[in-house]
Amino acid sequence: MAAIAFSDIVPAPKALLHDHLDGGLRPATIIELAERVGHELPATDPAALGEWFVAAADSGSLERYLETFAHTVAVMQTVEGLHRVAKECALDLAADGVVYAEVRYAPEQHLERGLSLDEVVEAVNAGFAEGAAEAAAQGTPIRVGVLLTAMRHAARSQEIAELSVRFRDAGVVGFDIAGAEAGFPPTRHLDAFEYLQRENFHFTIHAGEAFGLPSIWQAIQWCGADRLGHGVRLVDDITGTAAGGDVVLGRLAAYVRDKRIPLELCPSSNVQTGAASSIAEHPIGLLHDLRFRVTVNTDNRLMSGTSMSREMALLSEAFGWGWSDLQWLTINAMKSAFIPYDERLAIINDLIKPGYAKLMG
Ligand SMILES: O=c1[nH]cnc2c1ncn2[C@@H]1O[C@H](CO)[C@@H](O)[C@H]1O
Ligand SMILES: [Zn+2]
Repeated sequence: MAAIAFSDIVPAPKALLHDHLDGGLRPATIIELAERVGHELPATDPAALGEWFVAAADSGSLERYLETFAHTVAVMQTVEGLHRVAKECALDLAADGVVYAEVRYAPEQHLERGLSLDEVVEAVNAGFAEGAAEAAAQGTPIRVGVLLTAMRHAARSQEIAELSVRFRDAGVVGFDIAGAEAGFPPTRHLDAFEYLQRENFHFTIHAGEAFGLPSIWQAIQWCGADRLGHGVRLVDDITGTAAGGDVVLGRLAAYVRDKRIPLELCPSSNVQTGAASSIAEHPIGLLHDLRFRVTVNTDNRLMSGTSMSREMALLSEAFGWGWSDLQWLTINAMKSAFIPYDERLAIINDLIKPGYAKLMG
């Protein structure tokens, strides 16, 4: 079957669970904001700056990939900068046909110019609200839920978990930890996760991206993660995948599949950090065939020069996936979202299913 073209995927309703606010800025916005705060950039032309981010992130290592965030975080230190970046994020996702998005960022990284944690969250929430209202007026409605991230090398996870719960009725729908994975296991933040469980709150954990099975196992069995950020190395617990081999799931992989634990897979990002060697060889193909709860995500649109529609087009081309696969991925994401069950169902039944029914003719 012919691959579905990018331009045909854009109008399809899509759901996104893993997108970093500080990884999705418009290059032109970075340049304008950097001038205002006196931050020096590696390029001052929008196209060249966009190319710089993709090339620098194309490093083969998560640690070097993460270094590029210094230039986005630097321009997100004021109410004005945070508000604008959040507003444009909602507009850009909506223009790409994303109807539901969970966008994450680490408030502790935005305190360099004197803002408090609460002021950071308020500025971002206001930006998302304005962007969503503008998108709706333009005929491309989007719902944005916020995830607050704590940096795994730092020691503020309890504080950020409490911040998340404080804003749970004001746009924040979940919590996450991110940053360099090797050397910083999820159990370092066990207190925060146990607190969140006692609060009946939701969280995902970046695990199984730059480090393997122990990180995934801890995230699920020690910390109680609802979802796995990436989780791609789970394939290390699946054997016999070469042609003709009998596929055998190890205990952890079987548990993840049986419990329908969602995998927030981010194909292009994984190729850049070396977690996968190419899109065609990305474990998402196998995980899809084995019917794990697979979702497709952008991770960092700026660093990967990508969008939800582009990720789906790449997968359609690499694996021959058609509309029913794209619908399956979208419904998987929506089922795994952190908003209430009735609201998830409404988006599935009122937007996603009718949208794909129309596309499938
Ligand atoms: O794929 C990833 N793996 C781990 N950490 C990440 C990834 N993408 C971004 N960040 C980290 O999350 C912070 C908050 O958004 C970013 O500043 C970056 O350091
Ligand atoms: Zn991520």
